[in-house]
Amino acid sequence: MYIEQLALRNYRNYESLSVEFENKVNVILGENAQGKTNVMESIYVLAMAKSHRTSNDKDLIRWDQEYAKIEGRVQKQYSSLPLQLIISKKGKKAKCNHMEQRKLSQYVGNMNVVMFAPEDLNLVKGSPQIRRRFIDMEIGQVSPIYLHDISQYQKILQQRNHFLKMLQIKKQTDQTMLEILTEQFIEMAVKIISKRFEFLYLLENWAKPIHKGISRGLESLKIVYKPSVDVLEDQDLSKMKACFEEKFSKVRMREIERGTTLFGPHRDDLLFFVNDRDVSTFGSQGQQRTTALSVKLAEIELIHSEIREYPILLLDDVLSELDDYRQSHLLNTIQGKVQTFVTTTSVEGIHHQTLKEASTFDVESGFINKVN
Ligand SMILES: Nc1ncnc2c1ncn2[C@@H]1O[C@H](COP(=O)(O)OP(=O)(O)OP(=O)(O)O)[C@@H](O)[C@H]1O
Repeated sequence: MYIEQLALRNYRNYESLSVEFENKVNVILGENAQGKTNVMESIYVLAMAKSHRTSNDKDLIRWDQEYAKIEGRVQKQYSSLPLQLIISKKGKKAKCNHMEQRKLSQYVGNMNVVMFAPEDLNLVKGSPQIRRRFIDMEIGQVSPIYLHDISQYQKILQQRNHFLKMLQIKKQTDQTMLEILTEQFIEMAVKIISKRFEFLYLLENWAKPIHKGISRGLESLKIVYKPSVDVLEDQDLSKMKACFEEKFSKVRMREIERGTTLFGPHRDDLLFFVNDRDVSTFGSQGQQRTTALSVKLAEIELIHSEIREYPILLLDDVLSELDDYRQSHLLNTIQGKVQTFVTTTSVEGIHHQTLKEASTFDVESGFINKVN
């Protein structure tokens, strides 16, 4: 798939923008702080209904304005899909094919993107929260039901935490409600964990050979899900539930004392191993970067295998950071099949051949001009 038209209104430093793109490499060139990342972000937000760099949607609205609007037309193999997202101080409204979508979880997935930005190194060495967000966003792109499950899970988690707080401060003494909430919680938790296991299994299968290729055959990558309750990948849901029930009955007093839910998918993590060592602790900068890149390239293939369309690739400020070998590897992977956006302040670090075949756009103070 590819985005052929993008229009912005009051989006960050863009008052009004309308631009057309082709299904190839599009280089977005400009000095610092001109609006390169903002364009990439707007494409990402149009796809995911969320920014990759802020959780505060109000930041996306141009200063002193009431709302921001992103519109795009996505070309797929058999259809052309108009998408629209309006972000106001009250919330977000999405339209797909001119029809308002009641739930954002239904809207996400109409357009698929993979973003690779400098902060993606945090995927390897940052906090578990970043990795959980990554898994959830990526599964959500290909499975809308998962996004729905996650939001249900968050609601039950909040209710359970609230009730544990009430027991903690002794505003409540009857624990019947805790039992009901725990049962509902476990039901959602095991669904989420088994989907995460399944996703990471597929992701690892794609990422392993890619990583081996980038590291010239020297490194072997492993991705391991680390649940906070000892459930196993090959267990069926009823066995997982039994593990949770046992755990929660053991830690009940501790949870009441702390007034919070101590175990579940909101406390899980995933680890990346290179040659059997945890890359976050023992990996060099280069190995961490290769791991993040392999995972991103694997995502492209995984999305393609699930939906039979290649996603759009957004490379924000990273291409010129990759050494020649890694850059060639990346470009060979996407060559001719993935619409790619590349931001850079200078074309110097980018392969000559890539530039020759790409469209180039100049960005200056919230205006974009096609150069070639
Ligand atoms: N909500 C907003 N309203 C208006 N302008 C904004 C808003 N948010 C950010 N900006 C402006 O957008 C500009 C930054 O744009 P962006 O992050 O896209 O820069 P960039 O071209 O990618 O730069 P760099 O090369 O440094 O990464 C800044 O001038 C910033 O002040």
